Amino acid sequence: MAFVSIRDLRVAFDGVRVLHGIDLDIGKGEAIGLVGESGCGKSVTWLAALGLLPGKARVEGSVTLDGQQLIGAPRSQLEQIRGARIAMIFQDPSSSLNPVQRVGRQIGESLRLHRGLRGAQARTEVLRLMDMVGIPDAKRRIDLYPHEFSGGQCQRIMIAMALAGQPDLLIADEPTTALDATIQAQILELLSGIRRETGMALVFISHDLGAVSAVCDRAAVMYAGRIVETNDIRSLFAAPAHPYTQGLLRAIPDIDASRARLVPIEGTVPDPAALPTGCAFAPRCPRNSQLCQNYAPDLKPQSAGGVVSCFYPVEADQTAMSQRQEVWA
Ligand SMILES: Nc1ncnc2c1ncn2[C@@H]1O[C@H](COP(=O)(O)OP(=O)(O)OP(=O)(O)O)[C@@H](O)[C@H]1O
Repeated sequence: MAFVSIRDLRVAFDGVRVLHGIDLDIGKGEAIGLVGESGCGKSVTWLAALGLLPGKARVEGSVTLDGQQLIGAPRSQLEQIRGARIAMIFQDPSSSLNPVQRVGRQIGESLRLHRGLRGAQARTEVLRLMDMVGIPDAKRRIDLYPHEFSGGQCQRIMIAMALAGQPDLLIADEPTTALDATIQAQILELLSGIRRETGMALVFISHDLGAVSAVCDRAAVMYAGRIVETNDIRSLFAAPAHPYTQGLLRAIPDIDASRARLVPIEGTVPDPAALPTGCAFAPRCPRNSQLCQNYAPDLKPQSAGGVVSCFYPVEADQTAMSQRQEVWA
C-alpha cells in the first residue's frame, strides 16, 4: 500500500458536495503537486484528511497514512499525527505566526510538542533549523519578533516550524503565492533541497503549474472537486491530455514580463451548488460536445502514462509538442 492512500474521498458542506470522490496515492519521499484554480477543492482534500474541517463538513471515504486510517480517527490521534508525521504550511505566514512571540520560542514550541525537546537542547535545534531554512545570523535573530522579518523570511520560519516535528509528509498550501517572483523561486528551491535532504514526501498545492514543476515529480490536476488528470511532470508538460491542463499550462505566469505568454482560461469555475449535469469543465471547454454535456467522464489510463477524465483527450501530437516548446522557451 502507498505511504498515503486516498480513496473515494467526498466532502459536503450543508448538503452541497465540494469533493466528488478523490483517489490519490503518494509514495514515501514523493513530491506531488495538486493544481487547479481557486475553489476546486485542493485545500479541502487535505483539511479533510487531517480532520481540520469545521464540524458541519460531511466527510466520507478513506485516507490512510502508512496503513493507518485518518478519516473518523479520534481527535487525540489526529493531533498526534499533525505536526509529528504530517505538517502543513499555508500561504500567509503572518496569519500563522504569533506576532507577540519571539520566533525562536515559536519554533521551540513545535520542538517541545513533537519531540519533547526543552532548554539548551531545544535552542540548539532551533538554531540548526533556522540555519537549514536559510535565515542568516540565526544566533542573533532567534530572539526577534515576526514583524522584524521579511515576508519570505517569515515563510522560512514557518517551514522551520513545520520541520521541527520531523514529519514524513509536508503539505505546502500555496506557500509562495503572497511572495514576489524572486523570493518565490528561492522558497521553491529551499523546499526542493529540504525534501532531498530529509526524504520527506511533499504535497505542493498551487494554481500555478510552473511552480509545481519546480519542486514536484508528479502532479494531479483538480477541477470542480475532481481529479481530472494525473501524470509525471515531464509528460504533463509534454503532452497534457485534458483540455483543462492545457489551459493551465497556457496560464503559467511569465517571470520575464517582456514576453506575454499568459492566456487565462475563459469563464469561471462553476459554483459547487450548481454544477453542470455532465463534465463540469464542458461549459469552458473547446472540445465540448453533446456527450460531455450529458455525462461525466471517468478517469482512464492514457497511452502516454497517467490518467485523464475526458471523452476527447488531447493526443500527444504536434500541438502538444509545439506547446511544450513554447512553455520551455
Ligand atoms: N468551511 C467551508 N464551508 C463551506 N464551503 C467551504 C468551506 N471551505 C471550503 N469550502 C468550499 O469548498 C470548495 C473547495 O474549496 P478549497 O478551499 O478546497 O479550494 P482550493 O482549490 O483550495 O482553492 P484556493 O486555491 O482558493 O484555496 C469551494 O467551493 C469552497 O467555497
